[in-house]
Amino acid sequence: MIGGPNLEMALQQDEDPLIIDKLPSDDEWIAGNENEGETQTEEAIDNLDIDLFEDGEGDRGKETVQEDEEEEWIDSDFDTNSQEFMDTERFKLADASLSTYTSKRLEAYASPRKGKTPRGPIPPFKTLWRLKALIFRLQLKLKGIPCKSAKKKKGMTVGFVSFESVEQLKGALEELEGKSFGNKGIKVADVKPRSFEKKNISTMAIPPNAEKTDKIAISGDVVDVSVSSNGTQDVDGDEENSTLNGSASSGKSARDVVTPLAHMPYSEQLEHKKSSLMQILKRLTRNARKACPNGVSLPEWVLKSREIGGLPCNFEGILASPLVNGYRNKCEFSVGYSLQGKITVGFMLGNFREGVTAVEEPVDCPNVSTIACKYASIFQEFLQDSGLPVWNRFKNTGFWRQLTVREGRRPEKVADSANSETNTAEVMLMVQVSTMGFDDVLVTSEFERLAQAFAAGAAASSASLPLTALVVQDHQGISNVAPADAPLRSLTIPKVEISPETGTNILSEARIHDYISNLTFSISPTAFFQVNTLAAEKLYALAGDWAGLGPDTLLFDVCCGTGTIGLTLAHRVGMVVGIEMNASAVLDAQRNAEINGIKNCRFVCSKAEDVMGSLLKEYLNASQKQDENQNISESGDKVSSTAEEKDISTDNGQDPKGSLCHSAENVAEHGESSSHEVEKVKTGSDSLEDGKPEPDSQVESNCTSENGNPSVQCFKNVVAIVDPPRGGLHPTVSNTPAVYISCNPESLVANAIELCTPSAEKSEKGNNKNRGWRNMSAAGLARHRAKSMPVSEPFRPLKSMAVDLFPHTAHCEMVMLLER
Ligand SMILES: C[S@@+](CC[C@H](N)C(=O)[O-])C[C@H]1O[C@@H](n2cnc3c(N)ncnc32)[C@H](O)[C@@H]1O
Repeated sequence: MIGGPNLEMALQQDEDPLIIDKLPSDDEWIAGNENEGETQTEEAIDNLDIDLFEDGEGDRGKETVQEDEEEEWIDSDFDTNSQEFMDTERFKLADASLSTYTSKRLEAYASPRKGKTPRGPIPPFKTLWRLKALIFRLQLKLKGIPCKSAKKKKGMTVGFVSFESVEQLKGALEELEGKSFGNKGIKVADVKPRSFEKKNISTMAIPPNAEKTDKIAISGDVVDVSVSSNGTQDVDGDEENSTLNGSASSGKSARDVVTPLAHMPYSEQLEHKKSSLMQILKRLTRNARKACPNGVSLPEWVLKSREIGGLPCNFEGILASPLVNGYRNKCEFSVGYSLQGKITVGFMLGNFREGVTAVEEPVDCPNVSTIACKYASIFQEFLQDSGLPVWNRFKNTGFWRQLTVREGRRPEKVADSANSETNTAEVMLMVQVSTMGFDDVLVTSEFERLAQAFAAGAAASSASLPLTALVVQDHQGISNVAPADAPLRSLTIPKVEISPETGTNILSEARIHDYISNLTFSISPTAFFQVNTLAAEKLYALAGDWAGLGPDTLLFDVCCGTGTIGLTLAHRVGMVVGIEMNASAVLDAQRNAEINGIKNCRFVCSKAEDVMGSLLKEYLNASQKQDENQNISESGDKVSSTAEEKDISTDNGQDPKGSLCHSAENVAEHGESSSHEVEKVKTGSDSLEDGKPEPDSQVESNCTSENGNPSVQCFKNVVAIVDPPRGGLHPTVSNTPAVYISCNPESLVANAIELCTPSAEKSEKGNNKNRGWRNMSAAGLARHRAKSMPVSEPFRPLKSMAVDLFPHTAHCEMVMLLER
């Protein structure tokens, strides 16, 4: 349970601990509650999901903290508008703990350190941290106002607060009057309006500036408005009237927002990405140095980094995308209103959190295919006179939300041609709607009209557009990102066959196919598939080359999605075990193994962190059993102990001898065959959910040997290719040598810090203060992970390389080889 005795007392003393009489002064924050346990406080704050910056304890590097801080965001996830959230216990506890936390941290910073030079003035990041606290307090004071975030730019820290009314805003101004942080004044200014500006802004920025100032300047025509995360809503809350948008003031187009590098020649884009990635890699070295516990030698790779300009390992450059324009095989178009107030299907001009909701057509976005643009335009046309409303992001009401266009190419190699219309053989459309509260009859009739509109539009196109499947996803949530189990419904389109038994669509039609390394991949509506197929092929080949594969290799494809990595590399290894938490992706993977006649793959539906250890153990046991069998047959003696009794496995489930086996027995233990699972899908009725394995269940497709003999196969080495989602993965997943792939270099760096740094517990039991390295954007994530890292030998980064899967954008995939 979070919270110590004092915290409980505080809750008892005051029925509503959120109400504070006056904004505490800086000193009062520092005074805090002396007796509160630090860990509990940290936990409380962790649970609130606020990234707070710490005092740099354990900082052993030469770099200044500021260096790491310059581009940092503190994401305050308490920018929720809901009273519900404010009432949560964790919110209250975190609040009560905040002053203690500040106190402890500042105290720790100021206290003399044995054998070390005294610290200078509190570094600038303290200011950021305190600003966070100020916003937090202000939020509490004004009960329920949404506070956005604090950002540290060069020499300036800025926070944003939004208000529901002029009164609230005035109240905040009074509270802030004369307040300062240490020797820094607070400047209160009007936020440069970003959305529906001028007529309805009620936002201010509070930059506790490096320049000393206590000037308060706030202006703006504030009216009684409903709230958005940045005070950006129109008077009556009707989105369609609120067409003045921040993006208009900044003059940004959909092209600028979606493809910010499109103005550069492609070679320049690659150079640009290369140098940003090198900076990120250097940050890994710096932070790993800080993360290294006192008294523990720095890992050799950190020491050697000086020889390669601070890089953690060799960076071997960036591989270009074979296709630079129109490469996306999947586009998600938002439904909303344009700056001119027209119902539009396209891209949002900014972040909803920043109050931007205007949607513009995907004009001149070079990463989008012509087919995707055409379907967006057909849908937009349809929506102009639909009987159902488009989704309103402020009110969370409406019906039509999003269109996803997924394309499957022809099997031939098409790298030299950028014309998606001739390369695309199949198209799947998924329309996201929110049906709650709408009349079923009306909804059904609108769906019929929609299917007709798409079919007619596709046929009318100059080169008629493929239309393979049309699916509706029903999602009520606030963001358009629907959970994996959001209900799907397949709509009849002229080309879809009708099942003779059920009279409904054959569900297997709701999928398309694409081709990688001469293999066919079947893709269901919500399954992950790399958006740039040809560049993905390069990525997988690189990962395979670095993984050191051979016939004796057991390859773990961690976060395998539809099985693409494992299946394309299956012919180079003894066996592939794919792990994936999305049940329909696992079914796709099984189906893909079957379509391609690949038999040495097994797919497990679970969170990787939950099963990786046991899977390794399972293969170890098989190895042990085989050794025993060999002993029996060789000596004729009976072996008495079992593998478990001998406990040959290490804590992390690794094979101490580096040899693993897989037997037919393993296959039998794990049940159903892939074909059985695929059958389930085929016999499903109208719901695409049918045939899905239970979440977290161990649905697997197992194979034994190439010829199907129940022979035992031995593996001399085990390697993992880990391809996690943007946020990274629990680091304990990677116990084996790993090729780590990431579409988010920041999370790769966070994971690599955890994996490649010696554990504190090993030599400094109980020391949990060496977390200076967490001053990075993935800090919150890393903090959680660091706590649960087992004591183990750290990995070392051996080499890294990028593959550009996303030309014209700032993103790319990063590959890093980690070894022990
Ligand atoms: C970036 S995709 C990679 C998929 C696949 N490797 C590919 O290239 O197509 C990440 C995948 O990880 C899955 N995933 C996310 N968290 C996971 C976890 N904790 N354990 C297993 N799979 C996870 C997601 O469902 C998604 O399919």
